[in-house]
Order: sequence, then structure tokens, then C-alpha cells
Amino acid sequence: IAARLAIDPFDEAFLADPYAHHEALREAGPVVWLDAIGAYGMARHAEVSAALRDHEAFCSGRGVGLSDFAIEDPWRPPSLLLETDPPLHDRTRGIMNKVVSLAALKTLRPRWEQTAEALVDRLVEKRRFDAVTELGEAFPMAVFPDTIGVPEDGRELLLVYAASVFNAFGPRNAVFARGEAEAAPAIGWVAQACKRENLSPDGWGAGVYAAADRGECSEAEAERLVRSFLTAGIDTTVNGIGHLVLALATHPDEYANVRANPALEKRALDESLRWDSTVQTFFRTTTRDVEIAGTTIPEGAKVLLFLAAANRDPRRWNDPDRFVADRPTSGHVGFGFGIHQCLGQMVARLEAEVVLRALVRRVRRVTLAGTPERRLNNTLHAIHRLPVGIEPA
Ligand SMILES: CC(C)Cc1ccc(C(=O)O)cc1
Repeated sequence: IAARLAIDPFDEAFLADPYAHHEALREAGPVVWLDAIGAYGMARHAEVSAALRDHEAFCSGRGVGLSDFAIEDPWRPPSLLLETDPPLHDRTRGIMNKVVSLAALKTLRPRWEQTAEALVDRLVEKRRFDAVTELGEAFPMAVFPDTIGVPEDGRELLLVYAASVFNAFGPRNAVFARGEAEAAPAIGWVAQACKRENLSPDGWGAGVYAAADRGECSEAEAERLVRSFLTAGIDTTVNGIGHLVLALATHPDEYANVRANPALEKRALDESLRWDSTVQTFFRTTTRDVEIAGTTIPEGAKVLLFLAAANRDPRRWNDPDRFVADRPTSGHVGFGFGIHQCLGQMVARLEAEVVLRALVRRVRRVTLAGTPERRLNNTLHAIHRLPVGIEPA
């Protein structure tokens, strides 16, 4: 049977420093029962990646948060990507894969490079800045809303909206309640922004509606698919870039190694994603009794997958708690795994890559210029303030 733990993965002390609690979750067994939330948990790489691959036994259609959509109504219409199973998922994912194509990214790379270079030039002039507001948020907000084609006015609400969605995957706890108050106007803004008439004709949002014109989905489905871009595409890259800068600022030798070997830039991104995973957890729901390493998880159970803990599992990684820029990182679950693996991972990698490349060429060293402050969220490991100092190259 599964070890029963009192650990509450949505308690503020846990969220403030999740990595302090992961070993207990991994060592208690391949599957644990989390009394505090009435759900199972898996924190080892083997079980987490196996569950992510087995989308039939561990489904997404009943929600990827604590709430089971077979029992409770979703708080917002379910995502047609994240919260669906095949065959519907195959159709909607196919539509989005065509919009988020390598050709589309190739077109965007030059202007994203220029934006990153201009932004980092200004930060080099400043010498000291907050890597959250002036880089982690500034760069994605400078490139992504335009890529989707949403209205300029009110865009800052995208950060508030995403935080409330990521909180909503957890219980309705104090963390969720704190964000809820400011979320209402953001929910309204996002709903309007997804309407065809409010999207610029050359953006990815319009590209989804073009699929509706081709009869691949309805207009209503297109509207909801555009919402997926806005939910998943900002707060994730904001904190992904923040974690990359935090890792490099706290590991000067690793930063020097990346500067000396530009080929390591891509690996450094994925290593920072393994080492400090922005998306820490999410749930699956069992569609049948599932036998895992001697434990039977009954049908209809919520199972919390600890991606961040799996990414530091000593059964899978040597010296897992060390940030090593040139470590081979294939197999990390920072972007998930299987059919739901992150649709935007190449977008996230391109954003982080152009920012890192701009830094590496202009900045000799990045150092902490104060204590980083965390922003609590039920799903994301997020940074509120990251004061840094830089020495020009
Ligand atoms: C890590 C995932 C939970 C991020 C995410 C959020 C939202 C959507 C959507 O489709 O709304 C998709 C992916």
C-alpha cells in the first residue's frame, strides 16, 4: 500500500521552498497518499514519466488540477488542449501544432534577437536591475502578445490571468484567494482578447481562426484555443527566464563556462529548467485501477505528479541538486512528457536562447545584488523580485 504522508504540497511553507520537501516525497515510496489533499502523489522520475506517457490510464479530461471535472464543474470552460484526451485532443493539438510551427519560429527569430539585444544593452547601461520586471517579464511581454496578436491596451493583465489559472490547479487555499481578487478584470480582458475581431490578422490567434475557416474546428473552439496561448505562454516563460538568470547569477563558474562555449547555451536553458522547474506539479486522474510498484491506485483517483522532484531524482540524475550547465538533460520532465508535452517548448527555448545569447555577449558576470524574493503560486515556482548586478563584457 502507498505510504501515507502528512505533507501538504499546497501549504505556503511547502510552496515557499518545495525543494526542501521533495526528498521525503521520493523516499516514502514510488506512490504516496497525501492525506492533506486526499490524493496520491508520485515524485520519482520513473513513475512520473511513465504516468505522463500513459495518457489512457492517467487522463487529462477530468482536469489536471485537484478538482475532478467528473464531480465538480470547472471554474472556467476546460482547455481544449490541456484538459482533453484523445480523440478530441488529437484534433485540437493538430491545429495548434500547425500554428506553432518551426517555420513560424524561424520567421520570428531575427526580431526576437533584436528585441533581446536592445533590452540587454539598456540593462548593461543600468548595471543593476530587477531581473524579474526588467528582463523576465519585459522580454516575453515585448514579443509574445504581439506574436498572438492581442490588443495592446490591458496586456499587463496577462500575468495576473495566468497566475490565477495556475493557482486554480490547486485547492482553494489562501494563496488562491489572494490572487482571486485581482483576477476578475484579467478574466474579462482575456475573454475579449480571444475574440476574432480583437486579434491582428497576422498573429497566431488569427492562425487558429484560419483553421476554423478550413473547417478543422468551430469558431467557438478557436476562441478557446487562443485562450490556451494566453494562459500558458506568458507566466511560464517569465519565470523560466527568471530561473535561468537566478541559476547563472548564483553559479558564476557555470556562467563563465557558457560564455566560453556558446554551444552550451541551449543546454544551459534545459539544465535550468531541470534544476529549478517553473511548472512544479500537476495532476492526472486514473481511468481504471492502476498497479504501480506494488500499489494499486483505484479508478477515479487524483494523482499529483511532482515534475520538479522527478527532475532532481538521484535514481535518474548524478548529483541532481547541482546546476551544471553542460549536463546532458534529455529526459527531464520540465515540459512534461507524452502527448501533452508542452506545445510551446520551442517558443520557450527560443525566448530563453535569444535572451541568454544577448547576455553572454554583453555581460561578463551576473551577480545577486540583494535577496531574491519568491512569489507563491499553487503550481508555479515563481520569482517576485530578483535584484542583480552585471559587469559589462
Ligand atoms: C503546465 C501547464 C499546466 C500549462 C498550461 C496551462 C494552460 C493551458 C491551456 O490550454 O489553457 C495549457 C497549458
